[in-house]
Amino acid sequence: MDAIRDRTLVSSTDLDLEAVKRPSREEAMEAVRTLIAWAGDDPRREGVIDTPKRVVDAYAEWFEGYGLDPAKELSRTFEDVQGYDDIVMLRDIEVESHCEHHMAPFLGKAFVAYMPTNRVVGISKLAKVVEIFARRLQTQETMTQQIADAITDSLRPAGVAVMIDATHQCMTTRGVHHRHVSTLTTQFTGVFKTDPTLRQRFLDFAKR
Ligand SMILES: Nc1nc2c(ncn2[C@@H]2O[C@H](COP(=O)(O)OP(=O)(O)OP(=O)(O)O)[C@@H](O)[C@H]2O)c(=O)[nH]1
Ligand SMILES: [Zn+2]
Repeated sequence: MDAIRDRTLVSSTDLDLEAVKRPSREEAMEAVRTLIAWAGDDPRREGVIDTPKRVVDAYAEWFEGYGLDPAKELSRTFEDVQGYDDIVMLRDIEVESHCEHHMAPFLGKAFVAYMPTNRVVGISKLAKVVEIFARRLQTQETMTQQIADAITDSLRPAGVAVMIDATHQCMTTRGVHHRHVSTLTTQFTGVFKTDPTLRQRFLDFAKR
């Protein structure tokens, strides 16, 4: 909860968090009671009496990314890479996010690679950056680009490649009800943009 209340940074987005009046926890729970009633149920019913508290706690987890700083995660780098000069790539990073249009989950996998110049970052930090952006409301396209931007800004690598493959529940469980559609987004910068062979290697690695 405090992570959301004390939101510190939203880099590479246009959010002006200072201008947003944060509701209190009680106000947020009241909003959930309103939604329960809107759904047609009785918010005073025993089975749902604690639901507003649970939903607000769940929101604190799902949206904790507003209080986390991707640049901070990427700030510790290692320069002694002993001549390593090829792709660093993480495959199958779990993505659990919510689309900004419906606040419905979209779930999938991210593939993140960069071509180091003289420094590398701890590999877990790349997965953490994906998680920070996933735990905000946005589109899949924005999230893909934000991950690439954060890595570029912090590491100044020769290039970054990001791919996300995700299923949006706003189109599988409602709306058009296309249950098996997944959405693929990619963002390539630097050498991944200019060198088709390198880009193809990234795509081949992702397929394995
Ligand atoms: N580009 C993009 N679109 C998304 C994403 N998540 C959800 N959407 C789409 O956002 C659109 C919102 O369209 P609207 O017509 O404003 O809303 P809607 O009436 O609820 O649309 P439907 O989902 O088609 O019922 C829908 O087409 C969703 O499929 C995303 O990450 N990227
Ligand atoms: Zn949606």
